[in-house]
Amino acid sequence: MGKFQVMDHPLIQHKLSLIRDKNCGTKEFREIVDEIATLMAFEVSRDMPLEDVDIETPEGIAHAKQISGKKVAIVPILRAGIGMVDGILDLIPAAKVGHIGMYRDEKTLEPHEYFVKLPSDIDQRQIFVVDPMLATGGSSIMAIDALKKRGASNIKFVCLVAAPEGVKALEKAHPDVDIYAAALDEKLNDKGYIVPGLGDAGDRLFGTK
Ligand SMILES: O=P(O)(O)OC[C@H]1O[C@H](OP(=O)(O)OP(=O)(O)O)[C@H](O)[C@@H]1O
Ligand SMILES: O=c1cc[nH]c(=O)[nH]1
Ligand SMILES: [Mg+2]
Repeated sequence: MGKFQVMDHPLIQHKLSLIRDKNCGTKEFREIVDEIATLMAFEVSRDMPLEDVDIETPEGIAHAKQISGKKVAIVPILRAGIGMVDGILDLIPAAKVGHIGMYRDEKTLEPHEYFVKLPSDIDQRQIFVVDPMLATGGSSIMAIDALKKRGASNIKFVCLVAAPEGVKALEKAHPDVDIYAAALDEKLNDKGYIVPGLGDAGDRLFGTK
């Protein structure tokens, strides 16, 4: 069973509080999501494999380490997932980036896929699927379905705010996927928004609505 981990680093918690504030404007919201994504990438990449390597330094030979194993792909769930990409690339600049477009039907909350573009070697990569919000789980479940259909298998899901319902649904649908969040909130309201949450992440990131 994949693990579910809430990252309690003080800087992540502090910055998340800033963007929860309804008075946090678009520019600041975007900047802080970027900062949180970098901090979360630091934690999520903690188990990346290393291999031994001998490096010639100006003073001798260093028996050193380098990242080994699978290369990384970041896959944002459009639109809001886009806001987390650059912050992760700051730490893992060689990562490739795929895109999966999804929107939730406002009435049924059903996810609808409208775009998929992935690196050709996605089946060989360690994949970080990123989306600020894990509400019913519909979007993340469908996005991971789309990845698995294309041969992907090493998948982690990284979000900022998760609802218990979404965690449960994602764990059930994809028990192999580790889930990382900056907060586990209380519940979903009747519109499928996370309470207390931070509102509509895509609209807050891109100033739409
Ligand atoms: O877990 P779920 O119930 O599927 O809800 C989570 C999804 O809802 C929001 O996307 P939205 O559909 O608002 O599109 P946007 O990202 O383009 O704003 C959010 O960005 C997640 O992708
Ligand atoms: O609270 C929520 C739930 C789904 N999508 C969002 O952007 N926010
Ligand atoms: Mg979205």
